Amino acid sequence: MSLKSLLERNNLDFEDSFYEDCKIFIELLQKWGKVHNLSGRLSVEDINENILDSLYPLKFIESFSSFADIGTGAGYPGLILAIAKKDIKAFLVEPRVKRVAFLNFVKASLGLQNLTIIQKRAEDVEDIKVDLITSRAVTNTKLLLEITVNMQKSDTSYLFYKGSMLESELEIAKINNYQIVSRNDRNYLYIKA
Ligand SMILES: C[S@@+](CC[C@H](N)C(=O)[O-])C[C@H]1O[C@@H](n2cnc3c(N)ncnc32)[C@H](O)[C@@H]1O
Repeated sequence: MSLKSLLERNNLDFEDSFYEDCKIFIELLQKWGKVHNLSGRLSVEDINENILDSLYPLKFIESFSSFADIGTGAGYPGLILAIAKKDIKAFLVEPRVKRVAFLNFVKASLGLQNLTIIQKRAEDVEDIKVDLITSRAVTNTKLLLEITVNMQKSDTSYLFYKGSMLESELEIAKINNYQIVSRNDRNYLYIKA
């Protein structure tokens, strides 16, 4: 199934330019991924599924003007969100050199002016404040909230892409005012400001 069909089946609709950018992203990830071990799964089907996973929460989260993605790795979800939402200021926080080199290469190839890539660990970022903090497959909810404290404002929301171990994480993190949206074995944890 094409990426467009996959996203449309999930009621996600984007302009043609988004799909052109994704085509370039996929080609670059397949090329760089093999050489630099950027991402485990490099078939088009797996990458398309990761793109869907990155974008799915746009169906239910409130609008935002800026976001920081913690531990973007090869691009999920932050780079994909930045490609889909070019009017939003995007920060990708990733400490590993080869992953940052790849993200910078995609940024230059697609001319993504809304995107800033920060080669640091989240806990060392001091100079940005954002509306939304996202993260997938980096660490638990409690720790994510702690290591992003410098990026938080009074009205920052959080979107964490989680698997099945969410309940115990929520107890430990002691959070209120959240929403969980599930899709297959994925739980999207949305903590509203
Ligand atoms: C398992 S990968 C997940 C990558 C991507 N988010 C995904 O879902 O495919 C975890 C990433 O988090 C990064 N990372 C680990 N600790 C971090 C921290 N304290 N701050 C920012 N990034 C971190 C790692 O370098 C790695 O690229």
